[in-house]
Amino acid sequence: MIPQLNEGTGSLAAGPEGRRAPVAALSGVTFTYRGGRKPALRDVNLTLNPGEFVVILGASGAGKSTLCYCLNGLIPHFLRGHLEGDVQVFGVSTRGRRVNQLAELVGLVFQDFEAQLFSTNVELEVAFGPENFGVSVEEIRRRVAEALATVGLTGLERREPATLSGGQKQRLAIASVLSIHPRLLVMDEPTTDLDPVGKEGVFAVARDLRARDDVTLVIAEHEVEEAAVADRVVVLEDGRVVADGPPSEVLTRPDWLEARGVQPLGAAQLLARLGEEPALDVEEAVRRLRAAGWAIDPEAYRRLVEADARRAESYGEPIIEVRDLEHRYANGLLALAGVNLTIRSGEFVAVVGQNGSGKTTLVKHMNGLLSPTAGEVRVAGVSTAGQSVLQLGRTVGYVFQNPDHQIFAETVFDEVAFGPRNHGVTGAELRQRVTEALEAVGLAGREQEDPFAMTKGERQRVAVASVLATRPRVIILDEPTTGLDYREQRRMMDLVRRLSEAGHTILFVTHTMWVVAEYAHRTVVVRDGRIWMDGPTRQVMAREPELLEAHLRPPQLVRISNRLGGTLLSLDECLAVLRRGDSRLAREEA
Ligand SMILES: Nc1ncnc2c1ncn2[C@@H]1O[C@H](COP(=O)(O)OP(=O)(O)OP(=O)(O)O)[C@@H](O)[C@H]1O
Ligand SMILES: Nc1ncnc2c1ncn2[C@@H]1O[C@H](COP(=O)(O)OP(=O)(O)OP(=O)(O)O)[C@@H](O)[C@H]1O
Repeated sequence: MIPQLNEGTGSLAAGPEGRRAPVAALSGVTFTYRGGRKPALRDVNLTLNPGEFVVILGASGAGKSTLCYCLNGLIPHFLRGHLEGDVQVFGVSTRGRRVNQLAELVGLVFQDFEAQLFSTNVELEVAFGPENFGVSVEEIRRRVAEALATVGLTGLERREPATLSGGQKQRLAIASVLSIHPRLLVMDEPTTDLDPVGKEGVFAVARDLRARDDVTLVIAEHEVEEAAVADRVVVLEDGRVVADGPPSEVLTRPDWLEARGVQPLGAAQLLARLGEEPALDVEEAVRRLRAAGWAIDPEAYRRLVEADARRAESYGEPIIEVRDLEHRYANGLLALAGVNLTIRSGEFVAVVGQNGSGKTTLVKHMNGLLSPTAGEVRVAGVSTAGQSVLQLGRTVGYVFQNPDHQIFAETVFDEVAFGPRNHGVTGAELRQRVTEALEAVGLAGREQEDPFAMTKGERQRVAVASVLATRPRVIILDEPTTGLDYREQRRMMDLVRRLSEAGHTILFVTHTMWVVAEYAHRTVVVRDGRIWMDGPTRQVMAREPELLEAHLRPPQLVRISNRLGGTLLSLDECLAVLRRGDSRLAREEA
């Protein structure tokens, strides 16, 4: 059976296959984009063996996408620049092959998957590739059904891609490449918008393809927990390969990875800090900790729980009240039903849930982007019915999932000034607000730059600044860390935390569970258009089986602590609460 994106499997992969001719070989590859100031890849030597599963890690701009483009021939055929060295794919230099010849052998799921989708319905999108390569109608039908089942989109065949949720679109992009049955499958950050179980599922699908069809896989990623199942992990830094080895070698160096802008693996990081031998997975980490006598100090843990309770008492009056909310889209789909939720002033809330569960639909009701088809939403005591987005915008600021859906002005200043100008703010007051907002997001002095020439992380911060400039009491962020690397994710969330501390009420939608654990005070889980769980983050993260039913999984550190009998949400909490007792006693207890 093919595993599906919704079913992660936990076992480790077997080793690479031996000595057959390599699937791809880069030798001495240096590539500089036309107009680029420095090479995007520098002297890269890399061999991919048949059936191997390789994960590429690296900070934003390290060269991951460029490497992917070298494998499918976009470089040198479409993306112009200077290529030195040679890229051989299935024994032939990519210089000597046409891109459409390569396209049948090498499938690429683009990082910007929305740009990849162009058909009028889901089925046609997935059929397009095989149709292009002259596959028989019957076989196409079979492949479409298989690819949609693999990514969990069965039943949505006739849906227009534009009406899919973010994660559903990403699943569709993956399916439309799977249906080509490529021999080398390259996925450039394919899990950014997937729910946690879906992320794990991509890696399970990858492993299965390799085992079943001897497909070779390359996945460029920012998320490190899943990478542990690969055969090899390659780390890029500033265009160079700085590590290439099995996960047990590369992922067990947390500080080294962090210094390269890569997220350290939770289990490895915790054990390293405690002076224990590193581990890659939760079970191994728990065994090591127990054997060495580490346990949760009940007194220190009680203090954490008490601090949670004190914080919960400090919130102000209800600022968003959702009552019996229902939303039915024009195509008849019931996306929300019977949703009740109260957010108090000063809260810091994460909204999580499976792809398509209704998170974006829910938060779009809070600033009037969507109107209830039944029920009511009140903001600061007043029903949203009859209020315009502009009116609501004074109280509720909304940062879109994709900053490029929001940004339109030619300079950072005009972008950030747009909101307050709309509310009639001008002159010195306007300049003051823009300066203040840019200072808050760390972009002071960049007023005259073109936002579209900035990095994704910077554009994301411009988008936040443009919301801040209207000084809303509530800030809603739809997946604020998507597509950002580890350092940028931290910088963004530290900014959001500062906004929370400055008194803004924060509500953010996310799939990144370590971000939820470390930052959110309260976690709301949406499942099938309803609220499935809702409570202080520590309490929600303790309930792993129920989270799993909603396709969610706490990050490694939380799962490790849950097994030790308490729920710890960050490395700092672990270091503050874990104590080394008598290891003999601890072993007996275990
Ligand atoms: N079309 C282009 N023209 C000029 N420079 C480019 C182009 N595309 C990428 N670059 C530059 O090449 C370098 C490598 O970029 P690349 O997109 O390969 O990195 P990445 O590791 O995939 O980053 P991310 O995680 O942000 O996707 C960066 O310095 C980037 O600014
Ligand atoms: N414009 C639309 N027309 C019809 N159906 C829609 C539309 N937008 C969303 N949907 C459907 O409504 C449901 C909820 O979508 P929503 O975008 O709220 O999910 P989500 O939880 O935010 O998902 P994701 O995690 O993938 O971003 C999904 O089944 C989606 O396909």
